[in-house]
Amino acid sequence: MSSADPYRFQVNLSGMIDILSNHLYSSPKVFLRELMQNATDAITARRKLETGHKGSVMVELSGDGSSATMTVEDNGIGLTEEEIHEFLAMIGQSSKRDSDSLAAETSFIGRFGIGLLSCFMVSDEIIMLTQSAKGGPAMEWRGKPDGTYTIRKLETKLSPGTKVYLRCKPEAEMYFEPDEVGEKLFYYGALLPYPITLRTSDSSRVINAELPVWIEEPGLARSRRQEVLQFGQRLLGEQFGDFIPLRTASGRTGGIAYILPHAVNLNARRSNRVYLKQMLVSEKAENVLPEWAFFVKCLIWTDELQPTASREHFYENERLEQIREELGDSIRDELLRMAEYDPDRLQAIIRLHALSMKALAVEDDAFFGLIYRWLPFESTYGSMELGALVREGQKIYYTFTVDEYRQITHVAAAQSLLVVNGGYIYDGALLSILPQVCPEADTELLSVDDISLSFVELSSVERNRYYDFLRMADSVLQRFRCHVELKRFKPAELPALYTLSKESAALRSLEAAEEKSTELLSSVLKNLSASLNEAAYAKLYFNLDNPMIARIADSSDKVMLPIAIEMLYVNALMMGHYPMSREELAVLNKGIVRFIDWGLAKSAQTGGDDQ
Ligand SMILES: Nc1ncnc2c1ncn2[C@@H]1O[C@H](COP(=O)(O)OP(=O)(O)OP(=O)(O)O)[C@@H](O)[C@H]1O
Repeated sequence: MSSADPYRFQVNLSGMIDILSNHLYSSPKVFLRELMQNATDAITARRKLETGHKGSVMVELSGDGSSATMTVEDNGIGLTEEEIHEFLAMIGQSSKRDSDSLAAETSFIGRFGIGLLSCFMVSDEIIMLTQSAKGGPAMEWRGKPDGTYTIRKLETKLSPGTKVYLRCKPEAEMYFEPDEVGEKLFYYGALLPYPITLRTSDSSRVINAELPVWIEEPGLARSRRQEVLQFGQRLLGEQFGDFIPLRTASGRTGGIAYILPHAVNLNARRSNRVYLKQMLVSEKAENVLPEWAFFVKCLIWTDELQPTASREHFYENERLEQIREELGDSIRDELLRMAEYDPDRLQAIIRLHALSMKALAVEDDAFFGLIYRWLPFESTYGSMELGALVREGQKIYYTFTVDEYRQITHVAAAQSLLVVNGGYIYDGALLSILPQVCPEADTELLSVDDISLSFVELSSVERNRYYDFLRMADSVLQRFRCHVELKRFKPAELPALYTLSKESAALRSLEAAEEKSTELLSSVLKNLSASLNEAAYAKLYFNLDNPMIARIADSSDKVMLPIAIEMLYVNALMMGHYPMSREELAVLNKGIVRFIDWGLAKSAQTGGDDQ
């Protein structure tokens, strides 16, 4: 044989089934979804031939445990012998693709030609009896997971449709239990417009009662509050108290956004349920709503999105982008309406979901303008709504980081400065645009350096008096690259305030990284830190209004003074919530021990009555 001879790929079907079950599908239970989808598509195809045809699906269970069997029968289009050869004999071949592109829109849900294989996760054989509505004999197809199949013509004609027969394989018993099957049928098919009947040896019931009217016209949901809330609870398993109907302009996508009854984390996974052609295809669709809409859990129905093969996501294309925007607009418009006509309802939502509201406000000035007054912020006047902060009539200073806010907060509060913590996500950005949406608000970014402007300078007499103290303090903290200054400021209880310029903050984090890094990286970091200049010095302000500082500054104790200065330095770091370097921690530990020692010695001298 010459080296150019072509060979044909062989497909190891059992290997493929393993890939499907372990990597593509989230659980074997999805075989029921795939069967329901096929039945739905078959009914859609038949309705194209016979307008007005009434679809129905019958699921029948018999036997139990390892001898359980299931049949899923639809009265759809069925398959002719030729179609069986074309679509069932070749994996990846589907009768439902109008064009070659997998992402192109069709009136069907299926497109990949692999769904039926999922049945091998629960059964070692798939038997399909089918009668095409286009005529011809009834056919039987039997497929095995080893990739073999047989086809047989049946003697008698059947009524058009398809019946799939599965026999439970070991360890798949739970997927054949009547309760489990009933629950899953409702889960996947609650919105289907034709009846799904579940029949067991002793009962027969229609799983999906009448379709709610608000599925067609989501706006009607407003007047059927209880019904909509109960429907949400049954399908999503949570007790909701409020919802927002969703609808795109074309009317081809609609839904209900249930407002989560509890606060959610920004990173919580969005798990919206999306029904495609009224059949649940995706349980965890994350990309159908804008990022900011994480305060809702939605039921969405659409006939215009294209699912990926796993059905967990949808193709990210222009259509999806437009739908996402329009669904976002539905939510936003309702919130805006609430701001005007139902502020109590909106405030209840903001109380639970301030973060989500802030995320939207950052993107949308108009929305921010209407709701800013109810958004909570942390400030030196306590945790307050922005409207109340504006009503204070003062300039609103804000910081961009939590650290800065923490450093400033004591001093600012004592000086009755209104400072808002802009360090949490969205807060700084919102405060910077507040004057645009609320002209009477005056906001200004405050840096730690600015606050020192409110410090009172020493008199020249005082400067002379404390000159030596300052020189000695400066030299003690030289190794921490920190300059010392002596001022008077409020509150008097605060002995010292540590402040960092941008450069010194960068240097601190470089040094922290250096402590944890490898030798090579550490030398690179060393070079980097060497390149930072004088501005990289931090500042420690001692407060002469503080009685202890006043005493220390006057002290001539050459032994205790340097230790006291170092201790005040590490204490100021702690007050500002700065992580400490190894050397600073060592200073803290040594200092504590020396002070205890010193205290004990002093107490021994005075006979222990020194309180
Ligand atoms: N109940 C049914 N009635 C009629 N034809 C069916 C039925 N079930 C399966 N088929 C035929 O078998 C083909 C393969 O089905 P399968 O579920 O594997 O893939 P699909 O539905 O085309 O695509 P997908 O993998 O996206 O679900 C279908 O394209 C269809 O032609």
